Amino acid sequence: MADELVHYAVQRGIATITLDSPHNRNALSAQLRRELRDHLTAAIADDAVRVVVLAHTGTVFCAGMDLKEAGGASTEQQGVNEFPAILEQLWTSPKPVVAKLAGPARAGGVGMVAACDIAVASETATFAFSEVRIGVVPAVISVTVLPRLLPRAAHELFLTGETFDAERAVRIGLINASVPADGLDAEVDRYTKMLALGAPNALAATKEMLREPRTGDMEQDFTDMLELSAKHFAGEEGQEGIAAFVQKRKPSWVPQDN
Ligand SMILES: CC(C)(COP(=O)([O-])OP(=O)([O-])OC[C@H]1O[C@@H](n2cnc3c(N)ncnc32)[C@H](O)[C@@H]1OP(=O)([O-])[O-])[C@@H](O)C(=O)NCCC(=O)NCCSC(=O)C[C@@](C)(O)CC(=O)[O-]
Repeated sequence: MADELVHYAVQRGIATITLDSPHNRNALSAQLRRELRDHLTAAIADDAVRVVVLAHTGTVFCAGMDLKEAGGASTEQQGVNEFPAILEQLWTSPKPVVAKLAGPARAGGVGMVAACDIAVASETATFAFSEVRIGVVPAVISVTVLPRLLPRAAHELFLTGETFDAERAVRIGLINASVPADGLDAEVDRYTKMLALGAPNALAATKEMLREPRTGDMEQDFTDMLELSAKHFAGEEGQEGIAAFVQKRKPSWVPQDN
């Protein structure tokens, strides 16, 4: 059996999914995509998992689609058709997903970063939508990237394929924070601890709310949101959270050591 290219570990409610194919810079080969999908499915289904961290070994987070496998194959054969399922899992996961980048991301790799809720990178990480430079199009990833980027930035970065640094990635809203390499673990821990303070159903509903476009009819939007709000105030979590606040204690979903 081939060695695993993606590892999965759950500790104290945090599922860490680690891309481990450094020889090809964690490129999205068929095997890596299959394993990544399976681990995301497991994390999403496991009630004990509160937050997912997408991490990597080696110097590069992800170099995008595997170009050696893809070379000369049709879209169908190379499995690009399967990649949207991974982006969708990241985007719609009811648990918050944090991307942890100690190094660069390219093309499809940046699409995954954009699909995560939070992204933290070492300040030496770089990014590029390099697709046009190899004659392909950032089409699939545009679904997760465009809602994160201003149209100006998207036009410039998609069309030039230029490499940009972590500071610029923060400025344009592609990632949340860029930190010195030796501070990466601590910054990701800080985010996962904050995310574990949120109630699981409330987080899932908030993610869904952030994804759903409003109708554009303000009255209708307020009616819909009032309904959502009322449901959560009256729900088990809402009642527990409010009681915990009044009684000056931690709500039941907060880990004891948080
Ligand atoms: C990532 C850096 C900056 C690291 O830069 P580096 O650390 O200097 O590494 P390197 O460039 O020396 O590469 C090291 C090894 O990794 C391999 N490698 C590296 N990348 C890939 C890859 N993608 N697929 C397969 N193999 C790859 C590369 O071929 C080499 O293998 P070796 O020569 O030792 O046998 C650099 O390697 C690089 O620029 N890679 C190419 C990135 C790229 O152009 N990606 C485009 C992917 S297309 C895509 O994702 C399409 C999609 C999904 O967006 C379409 C859509 O949205 O519709």
